Amino acid sequence: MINKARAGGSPPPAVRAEDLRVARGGAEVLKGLDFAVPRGSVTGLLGPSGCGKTTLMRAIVGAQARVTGTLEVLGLPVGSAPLRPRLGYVTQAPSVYLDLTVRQNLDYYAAVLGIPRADRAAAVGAALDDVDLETHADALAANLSGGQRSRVSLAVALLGTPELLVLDEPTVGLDPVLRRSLWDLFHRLAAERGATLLISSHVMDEADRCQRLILMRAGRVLAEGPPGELRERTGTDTIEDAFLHLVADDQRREEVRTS
Ligand SMILES: Nc1ncnc2c1ncn2[C@@H]1O[C@H](COP(=O)(O)OP(=O)(O)OP(=O)(O)O)[C@@H](O)[C@H]1O
Repeated sequence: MINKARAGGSPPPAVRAEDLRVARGGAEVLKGLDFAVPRGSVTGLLGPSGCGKTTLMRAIVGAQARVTGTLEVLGLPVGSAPLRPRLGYVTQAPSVYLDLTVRQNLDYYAAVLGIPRADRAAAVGAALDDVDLETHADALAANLSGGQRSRVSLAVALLGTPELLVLDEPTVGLDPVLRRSLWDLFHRLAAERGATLLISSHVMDEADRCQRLILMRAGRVLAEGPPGELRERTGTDTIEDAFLHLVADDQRREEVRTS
């Protein structure tokens, strides 16, 4: 219905949330989120450890229980079966088989994704090239560094050429050169393939690499928008200062609410 209503118009956002709530372990950890992630954007999900970034990402890919409110992904209700091949999700813990080589890992996942045998070598080669791991293609995953294993997980997510890539802290522990090359890759995927990337980080200095930001704190969205607009709105020079400004505002509002 949603798609029909928009026929001829712009496609629905990659993600749309309204009053999104999630309970975990008896507590509400996402407390009524409203936001949208535009298609083809590189959107950063920033906030301190424990604010709910991973929970939100798990909800978006349909891996989180006890989600209430509205959550649409690529115009469909979250968790719909047709969404599966259209999403890529890279968790913080790399999911690779340590007793297989990098290439064998990718071959295996390519088969699971249903990529025809004749196309697999090319798909694997392209994914290796994307993450700059061709020189390690025949190394055992067990012998890779943590950052290299994370890149294998990212390559797995790229095999299916997903429309929405959800990446949980993909640059943690990487050296500045690799971080730069991964951010370049993220922007290429958005610009050349029209993919949408939602990328979490608790490092505020990555904010300016994103076209848009969703700033989170304690299970709520403090603000969303392009980094420049958020700095301007708060009269600050950096996203870290903008964040602190928004936190102070939020605390003042909370005090008024509870007084
Ligand atoms: N399995 C679980 N059971 C109960 N509560 C959980 C569980 N996993 C996470 N939480 C709680 O949910 C809240 C949000 O956690 P989440 O992992 O989403 O945060 P995060 O922002 O991704 O943190 P980080 O940056 O450290 O990964 C935290 O308060 C955490 O303690």
